Amino acid sequence: MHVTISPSSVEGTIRAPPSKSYTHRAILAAGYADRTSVRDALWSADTRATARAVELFGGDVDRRDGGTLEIEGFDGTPGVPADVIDCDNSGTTMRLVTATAALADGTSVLTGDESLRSRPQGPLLEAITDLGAQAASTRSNGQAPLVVTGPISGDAVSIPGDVSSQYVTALLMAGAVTDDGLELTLETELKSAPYVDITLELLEAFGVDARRTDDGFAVEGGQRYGAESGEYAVPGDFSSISYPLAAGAIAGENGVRIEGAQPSAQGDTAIVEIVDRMGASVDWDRDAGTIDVTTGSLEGIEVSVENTPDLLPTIATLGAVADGDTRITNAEHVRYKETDRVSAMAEELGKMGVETTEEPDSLTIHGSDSRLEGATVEGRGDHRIVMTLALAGLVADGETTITGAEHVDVSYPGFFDALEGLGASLERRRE
Ligand SMILES: O=C(O)C1=C[C@@H](OP(=O)(O)O)[C@@H](O)[C@H](O)C1
Ligand SMILES: C=C(OP(=O)(O)O)C(=O)O
Repeated sequence: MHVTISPSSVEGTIRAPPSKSYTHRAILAAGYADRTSVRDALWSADTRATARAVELFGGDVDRRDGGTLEIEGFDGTPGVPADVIDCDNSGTTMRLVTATAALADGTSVLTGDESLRSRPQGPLLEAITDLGAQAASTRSNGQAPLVVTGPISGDAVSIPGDVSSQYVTALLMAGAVTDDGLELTLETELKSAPYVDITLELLEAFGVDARRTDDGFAVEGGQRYGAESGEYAVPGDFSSISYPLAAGAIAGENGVRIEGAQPSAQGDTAIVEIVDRMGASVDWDRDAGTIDVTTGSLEGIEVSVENTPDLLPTIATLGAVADGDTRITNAEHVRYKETDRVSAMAEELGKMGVETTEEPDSLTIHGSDSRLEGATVEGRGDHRIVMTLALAGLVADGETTITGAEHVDVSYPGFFDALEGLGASLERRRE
């Protein structure tokens, strides 16, 4: 699908979609448990991939009206999947499920789409091998397809922290149901650290004890997963909230209100402060879970995305609209996502007349008072690139067409409906 956006202002109220990160973990935790109702779950291409994996391990995921998932788990012992596990476009699914596969007494095969088959899995495969199971890339390049034969038996392992925090999440979630538990030692500093906080918060809600140690994390073995009263509710997604928030900051003269924005462990809540620092008017009522944002005259800032990699595309577009330089630092791990998002933003914003300077671990956007130029830009098969380029289209001169816009289904299936609901003028066309 191509989407063409015409310059528009936005106003009104929208509801945040549920968190993708919490939903993935809740579906898998419910898989490790007996029975759980996961309320307000995100049902998107990525979370469906995790649900399919839980079913292949012997669980059952039944979606009811109103967004509740009724999940029957495999109760701590995953069966050997009867088919290849297709993780589609979802890095979270592949990492979390690879560790689950390492618990099964047999062989699992995992694959995904072209983008996912180019992302790094090597450190997780090595950790699983060190724990006494077999885990390999079919092409011996640390990328999927992956073949994993469990079960793991060890109780201590070390892993780098600067490629993906999802390796840590995966091993903690699986480690809780091993006999001996796991001690994880980090070989490097941890990037994307708040995502492990999300994991610890979720594990606690499922009655599983895991903790930080001086040099990493630890989880006791022999634990049982079970949410209180068999229910778990997913909070709103701040990575997704970043798009309507940024839309309000650049094109919301009459204000945009976002509901469903309750505080949680998400590092991406940082977007509220970032938009505020750049000069928009923002008010987050944490008790009510509402954020009100109104356009201001935006100025460039320096911001590290060490803990918030998924915000880079949104900040890049804000920087393109702001006056002066916006320097996004500590961004090397943002190159290992659905696409290399540092280069993707430099190149696609470049098509709209924006000057940028790219370095291995940073992106500087040279914003200016002049408007962006409407252009045809590529979504690169990456939901976040599509969504942020749509925001740029709101304030460009002339029309902006984004190719591959259907990829929003990965994390925010209702994105274009939401943007239209706020008054954006857009047209969808089949390719
Ligand atoms: O655990 C998670 O839910 C995620 C962790 C982050 O990845 P990395 O830890 O690989 O940076 C983030 O980019 C991704 O969108 C979701
Ligand atoms: C990188 C992302 O997700 P994943 O790693 O699960 O593919 C994302 O949602 O931006």
